[in-house]
Amino acid sequence: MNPFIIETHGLSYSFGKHQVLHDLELRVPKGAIFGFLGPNGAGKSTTIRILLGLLPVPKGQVRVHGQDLTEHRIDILRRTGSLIEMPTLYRHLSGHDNLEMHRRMVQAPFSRIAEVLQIVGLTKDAHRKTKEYSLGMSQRLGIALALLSEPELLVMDEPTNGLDPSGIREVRELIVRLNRDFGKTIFLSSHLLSEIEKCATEVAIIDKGTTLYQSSLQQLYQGTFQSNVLHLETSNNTIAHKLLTDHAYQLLPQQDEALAVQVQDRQQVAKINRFLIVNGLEVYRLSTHTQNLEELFLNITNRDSASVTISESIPALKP
Ligand SMILES: Nc1ncnc2c1ncn2[C@@H]1O[C@H](COP(=O)(O)OP(=O)(O)OP(=O)(O)O)[C@@H](O)[C@H]1O
Repeated sequence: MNPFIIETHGLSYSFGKHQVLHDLELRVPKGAIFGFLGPNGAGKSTTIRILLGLLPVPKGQVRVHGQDLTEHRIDILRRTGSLIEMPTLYRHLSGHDNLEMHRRMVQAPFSRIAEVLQIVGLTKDAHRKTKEYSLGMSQRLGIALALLSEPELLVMDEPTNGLDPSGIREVRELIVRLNRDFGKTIFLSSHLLSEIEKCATEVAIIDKGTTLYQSSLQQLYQGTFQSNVLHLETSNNTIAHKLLTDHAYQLLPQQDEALAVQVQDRQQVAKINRFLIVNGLEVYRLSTHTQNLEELFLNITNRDSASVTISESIPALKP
């Protein structure tokens, strides 16, 4: 059985002469909450618009639900719910009536309205006009609209954009529940790395239209991009920097006076200490620190992408 609900292989896309996706590789496992991360302009929205059939697939292969997107667009879209930033609601109508309008379009049974209201926690507010809804409630109604057709996959572009902290929490908890209790696979793009960190099971980091990294969140912390960082201050950080880079240590962008070096374990900390002392430097401070997702993200997107070998960790796409 194919374990992936979305697969892109060699996906490229240009707006006129401006190429924004370059051989993008993604594998979204069934049942995941997939965090799709990247700095501004990385190509996240373009990818999502392609996945939702809003832009054509000009080059490369995109499979969703195991089917080729170009050949089976309608069937794929029937099985995919989406929420692109804020939902378009009829503000003068109630939540229930917004759902009813959409239900007729997707030809879902009338009983589905009560079900989706229950899932998103809006049963009590169903008959209030949506202009009275908070942003968090509007967003949950947007998710209810996407759920009407009982999709297996939900694609959301920045669903917490513009929400206050309580709205962000409401939407995050709903995403986790949809995944855990209803088995939905969720593809989620966000700038809010801390949000992704709280709910995603798998992450992909893209930049300049190329996948830099994809793995489970757990592997991201433990794996290729070591999450332990050694901060150190010496009597001459310029010389220390040169010595360490000459000896193939990975220096990270500095946040203060101290140098930041990626380390694998405690033994390496002791080795660096000895190495600097032997080379005539005084070591004033040595402290280790575990990076959070935001730091890892900055770390990965600041690298020369040519030096990143992420695609090796992604299995090849079957024809
Ligand atoms: N309709 C368009 N016409 C021309 N260029 C576009 C169009 N839409 C997006 N772009 C360009 O494509 C690149 C990728 O944009 P995209 O919106 O996919 O990035 P993003 O990762 O979603 O960024 P953000 O997080 O800022 O939304 C950017 O350089 C953007 O300017």
